[in-house]
Amino acid sequence: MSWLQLKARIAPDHAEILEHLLMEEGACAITLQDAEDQPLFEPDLGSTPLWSETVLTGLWDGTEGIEAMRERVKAGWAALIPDEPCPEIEVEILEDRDWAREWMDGFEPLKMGQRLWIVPSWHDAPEQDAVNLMLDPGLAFGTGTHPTTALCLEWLDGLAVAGKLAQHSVLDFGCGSGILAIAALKLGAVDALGTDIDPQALQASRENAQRNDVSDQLTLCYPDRLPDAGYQIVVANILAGPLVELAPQIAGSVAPGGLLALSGILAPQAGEVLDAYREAGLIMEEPTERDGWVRLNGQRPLMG
Ligand SMILES: C[S@@+](CC[C@H](N)C(=O)[O-])C[C@H]1O[C@@H](n2cnc3c(N)ncnc32)[C@H](O)[C@@H]1O
Repeated sequence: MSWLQLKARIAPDHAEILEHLLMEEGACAITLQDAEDQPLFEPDLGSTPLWSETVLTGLWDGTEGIEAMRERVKAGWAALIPDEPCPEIEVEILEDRDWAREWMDGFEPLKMGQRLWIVPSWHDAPEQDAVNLMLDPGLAFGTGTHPTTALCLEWLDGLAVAGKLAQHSVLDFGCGSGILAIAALKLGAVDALGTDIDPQALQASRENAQRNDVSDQLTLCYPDRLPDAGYQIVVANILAGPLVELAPQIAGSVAPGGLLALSGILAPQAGEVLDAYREAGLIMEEPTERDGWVRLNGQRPLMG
């Protein structure tokens, strides 16, 4: 059997309109993906979209009437938002293959540091007695494949190996899929709090915590509901702009003697983030770099 695929690059704000039009044409599946695996560097504080463009793909079984369908979608677009040009819609005929299998093959277990593995559900854990976090790609950011996440996971693993995580409380600021909070719990933290402005992130974190049997130890909330508390371990993988703006709040959540890791920072942005957190009272270390991204570590002094 052959399949028909329509694909368009579209601004995230307009993706829902095109999705609606393709549904009306009887698409049997519609997927939305970030056009780049590269977040916008400086979104406004409080704005959810991290990516500049979305790739929307619709799939039909059978290849009849392609051109007529494309014209109807364009007409539907013009009727709904006449001032906005309809995005270019690519048409492709796909010969039958095991698409699900091919998609899954793109995600392999990843080792982070010495003991931690991120394992998709369709794989066996490569090391049974390692710390295995079961996690599938989903709507929220955080599968471990991005260097910003990997830098934080390796930090958490290193803390656990050094005996600095067990029995501590962790704050995961910008939790996305919940990957960092859940990793911290599986590595021995006593409890964790994950916060994010995106409801899909809180939902994904909840589901991922359940799959990893750590729901009882993970609390989730929006940032405006964060308790006024100090944490021994704070991790925030958000992007440089929000990290600078949130410096008083994030630095303020590090307990005396507590440790902080900041990620989502491009190497040239490290200086301004370091300045903001030093000003907020933390002792900051030099950056750790991976593929142009850096992680910054800090500590709140015990006194003063
Ligand atoms: C790059 S993702 C990191 C996800 C995950 N922690 C990881 O390391 O892979 C950044 C997350 O921060 C969230 N975010 C952005 N601005 C925020 C803010 N001001 N407060 C809390 N979360 C925010 C986004 O919704 C997104 O889920």
